[in-house]
Amino acid sequence: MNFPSPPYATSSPSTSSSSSSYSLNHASPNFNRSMLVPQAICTSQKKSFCSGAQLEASVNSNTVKNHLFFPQRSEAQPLVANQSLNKHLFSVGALVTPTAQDVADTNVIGDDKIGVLLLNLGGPETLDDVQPFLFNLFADPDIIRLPRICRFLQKPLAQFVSVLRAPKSREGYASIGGGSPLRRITDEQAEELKKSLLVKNVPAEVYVGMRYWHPFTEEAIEQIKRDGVTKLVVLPLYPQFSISTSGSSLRLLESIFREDEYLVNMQHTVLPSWYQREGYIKAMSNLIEKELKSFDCPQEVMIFFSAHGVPLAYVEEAGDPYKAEMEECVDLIMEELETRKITNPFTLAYQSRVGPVEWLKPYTDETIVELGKKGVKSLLAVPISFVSEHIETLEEIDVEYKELALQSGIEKWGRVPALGCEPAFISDLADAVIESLPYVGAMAVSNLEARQSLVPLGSVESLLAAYDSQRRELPSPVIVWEWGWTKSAETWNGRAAMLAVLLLLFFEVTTPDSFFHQWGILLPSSR
Ligand SMILES: C=CC1=C(C)c2cc3[nH]c(cc4nc(cc5[nH]c(cc1n2)c(C)c5CCC(=O)O)C(CCC(=O)O)=C4C)c(C)c3C=C
Ligand SMILES: [Fe+2]
Repeated sequence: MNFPSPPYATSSPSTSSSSSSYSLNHASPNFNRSMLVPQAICTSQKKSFCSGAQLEASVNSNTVKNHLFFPQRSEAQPLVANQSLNKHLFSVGALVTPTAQDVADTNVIGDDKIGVLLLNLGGPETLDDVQPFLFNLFADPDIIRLPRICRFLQKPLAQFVSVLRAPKSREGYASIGGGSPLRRITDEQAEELKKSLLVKNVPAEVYVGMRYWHPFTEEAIEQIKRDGVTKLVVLPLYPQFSISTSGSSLRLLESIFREDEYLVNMQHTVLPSWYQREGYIKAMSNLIEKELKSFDCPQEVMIFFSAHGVPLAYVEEAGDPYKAEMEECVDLIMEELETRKITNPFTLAYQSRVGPVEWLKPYTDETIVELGKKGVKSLLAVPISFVSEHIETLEEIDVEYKELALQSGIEKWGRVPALGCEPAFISDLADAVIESLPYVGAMAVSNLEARQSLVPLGSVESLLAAYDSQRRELPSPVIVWEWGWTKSAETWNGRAAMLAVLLLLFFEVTTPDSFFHQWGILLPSSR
């Protein structure tokens, strides 16, 4: 079989998750949390305490937050604490973040050649691409998280799982036209972003770097170097951060940067998540408002946010902020709708689970059935974790979930389109890029530690010197072993058993004298 050279072939071994430092945050030893405490903490649970001013602050200061705080959790710090800290940073940022207009009016650009790198997942363009695409996906240690001592199994396991998954996946892609629309849509978004930046007086080249299919991130980086970009803004096209999406792409990027003298010296900055930006929230609200009008009784429609799930362990063990960011995002959209006198009931559920482990709940399919039982008659599905149409909107939501809803007693079904190239959304992305420019710095400016992080130190340092030493590592997927009948031991026993079964299956399928072959369950290979 002919695989495209997977991204792993060209990147350093440090794509492995636990070894690479992953911090975007540098907190100093004299970091004083109290000075950052805001008037009120605006969490998704405490929606009613969120004043307009605070919301403004959190929205406008996104850039600063991103430079200072990569929302991850260490064992010692519960996620809740991080969330609060996150909010504190918003407030500080609100005092200093210039608007896109301010930035465009100043001479931040000068003689620089500005580049924007859009990071995305990538998708198979033909049905023949499906299995090698899945191989790249499952070979990512941020997608299948093996204990470090089992890392040598990553690629054989990826091969096995991708072969197993390919028929189902291929069927899905066949039903949406024979391939993923992701490359086309992301290219269009890049083109529109470039135009929008130009209109705002910021000439820039926009590049697309996919994680699991063409154009691979490595290809984009080569082009960036050829073009002589001097300032780069890295923008993952996922509104909310997850270890499995933006995290994985940034980890790869970091390993590429660290190995390359040109890149180490190139000024750059990263916007790891931007779900709380006013422009994004308004653009999503516009789409929902418009789609609600297509129902006979718009006010009775259940607004059903459906996000791509992640395994529960990502959130509960590794501290992935994905769930918290998702919930906050939904709350912000509902608050915006409320200002437009739209007060529909709403709910959030998680779709697209893969494999035998527990994923974030509630699951979309189960929730749809429950809503049907409760007598909900009209439902508007809102894909919330991704900004382009893709297999999970076009097939899973539009076909599978719609059918399930109608079978469950829901009579009226609607679906909000993905943002794609919505002008308000693209314009806000352009603003996000422009607002980040004053904070662009070089990895190599400061010291060895700076080289290990995607955080631009120079400009951030002067803003909030308070945060310049503590490094937050992306939590290792290896949870420390605990003896006894503990939750961790149970998890790892389960994983070990699963691994053993998978390996057994792998050898059964690949060995001609195996049990399955002897009993005629598998046909003998042509060898
Ligand atoms: C925020 C978005 C996404 C998260 C989080 C995410 C996590 C995640 N995904 C898988 C497994 C698969 N994902 C697949 C396709 C796919 N995933 C996303 C987004 C997120 N994934 C998108 C946009 C797409 C579709 C791309 C396209 O071609 O249109 C697939 C392949 C399709 C299929 O077979 O269902 C798999 C497999 C895991 C395991 C995971 C978290 C660990
Ligand atoms: Fe996925």
